[in-house]
Order: sequence, then C-alpha cells, then structure tokens
Amino acid sequence: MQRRRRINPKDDARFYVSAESDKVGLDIKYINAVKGCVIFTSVPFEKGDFLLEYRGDLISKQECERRQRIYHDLLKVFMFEFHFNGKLWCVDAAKEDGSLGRLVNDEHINPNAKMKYLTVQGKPHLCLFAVRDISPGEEITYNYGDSDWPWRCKKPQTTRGTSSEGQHGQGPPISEPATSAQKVSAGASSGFPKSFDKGLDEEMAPKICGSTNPPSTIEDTEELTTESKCIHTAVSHPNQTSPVLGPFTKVNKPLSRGAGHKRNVLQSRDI
Ligand SMILES: C[S@@+](CC[C@H](N)C(=O)[O-])C[C@H]1O[C@@H](n2cnc3c(N)ncnc32)[C@H](O)[C@@H]1O
Repeated sequence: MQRRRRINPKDDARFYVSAESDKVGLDIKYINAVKGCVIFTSVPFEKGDFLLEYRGDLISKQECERRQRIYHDLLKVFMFEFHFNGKLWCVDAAKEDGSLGRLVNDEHINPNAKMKYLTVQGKPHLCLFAVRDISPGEEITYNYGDSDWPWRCKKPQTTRGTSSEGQHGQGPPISEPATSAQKVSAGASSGFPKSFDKGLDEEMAPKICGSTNPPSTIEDTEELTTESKCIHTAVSHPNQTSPVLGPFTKVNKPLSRGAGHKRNVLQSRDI
C-alpha cells in the first residue's frame, strides 16, 4: 500500500487553525465523572504531527481578569494564560463550542502530546503536537505542568473499568479541591513564564485560572492546560460532529483547504 505523504506539521496546524476545525479521527469519549470527557484517536500520528488546537477566545490579561471575576469556577478552569511577545494573554475555552482541544486531559508521566504556540496572522494559537508516534486507540494527553493537580495526588490504582484509567494509573475520584494555601503556594513558587515567545519548539507549562485546582506554572514553553469540569457539557459533545469535508478533516466552519491556505499568512518564525 502506498504510504501517505506527510504533511508539514506547521502547515497542517495553520490549515486547521484557519479552518477552526478539528481532524477527523479524533473523538470525544466520556470516561467517568472524574475524568469527564477525553480525546481518543482512531488514526495513527507520527512524532511531531499537529494534533489539535486549544481553541477559544484570545483575550488580554485585563479581559481575562474581568472574566475570572464573573465566571463560575467550572468555567475558569478553561482559561489558559501564556506569554506572547512580552505580554500576558489568555485563551478562554470556557465556551462549549464543540472543539476538541479543550477536552484533552492531563498526563504528566507519559504524555503523547505537547502544547506549543503557533503564530497565524500575527496571533498566537495554542496547538498540540505529538511528542511520539501515537497509535489508534490511544488517548491524547499532555502535561498540564507542574502543580499539585488533585488527580495526581492519589496512589496509582488498577483499572476502574476503562482502558483510559488503566493507562494512566489514576487514583480514585478527586475527593477534595486544593486548598487556598496550596494554590497560593503553587502560584507563588512558579509565577509566570520567563517568556512564552521564544519559539514553538520550547515547552510551555500552562497556567490554569480555575480555583478548583492550583494554578500550574507557566515556564518558558508551550503546553496548554485545560481544566474542565465540563462533565455534563462533554457528554453532549460526542454526537455534535461537524460536516466532513475530506478524509482527514472535520470542520466546524465550511472551508476548502485551498481557501484556508490562502487566508493564512505564514510566519517564518513560528514552530
Ligand atoms: C480541560 S479539562 C479536560 C477535559 C475534561 N475531561 C472535561 O470533560 O471537561 C480538565 C479537567 O479534566 C479533569 N482531568 C484532566 N486530566 C485528568 C486526569 N489525568 N485524571 C483525572 N481527571 C483529569 C479534571 O477535572 C480537570 O479539571
């Protein structure tokens, strides 16, 4: 059988960013009330491949602070702060828009993806790339960053009835949210990244604004955090698929690949 020619990951990411779409072959699966929904792949990916964008509103620090004041905790966890061009920005993915990036779960020991930012038309976009080959049937995960995430505090347990649980060796359901002290301490010790505008090949640790979990550190690279409790919302996602335009594309907005490329202004310094 003929091998599919590999698409340049950066171009691939730009295409999906412009299309505001997710790839076909990535699907939402509800695990349980603790993990909520996660993303599984039914297609293989190679190391370095673009997987997903963490889509949401790109907002300023000020707007982020304003939203944090009015959001419920369950929404705050979808706000991802990062530095770009010397300023603090936030991608707010609280809106349930059917996009998949906001549903990718944390895995700090053996993640298969890493968050980076990609500049498209002068704006940063948070994108997940494979850090190793990924086989069909695997859950997409990335490291949310160093923090005392509640689900990491528990001893590894054997299966709880789902393959994902087994893979991750996750503990029992989150019993208690992090204390204020934990949050303050985590925030104080980490602070914001020295910079997040160094280029895409550096790792970025995310900061989650939610109060349920302590914020993680934004160091200097790229890894996106989403923290969701969108358990109910997520359940409603699985059947909300968008029209399929091509063999590898699931879109939320009608767009041809050619049109997407035309709209993109390639930035040489991206990945
Ligand atoms: C951005 S959301 C990810 C999507 C989420 N699963 C959902 O259904 O909305 C982050 C939230 O997912 C859960 N989560 C993420 N990674 C997890 C993990 N490894 N184990 C258990 N829960 C996890 C936590 O509740 C966390 O606050």
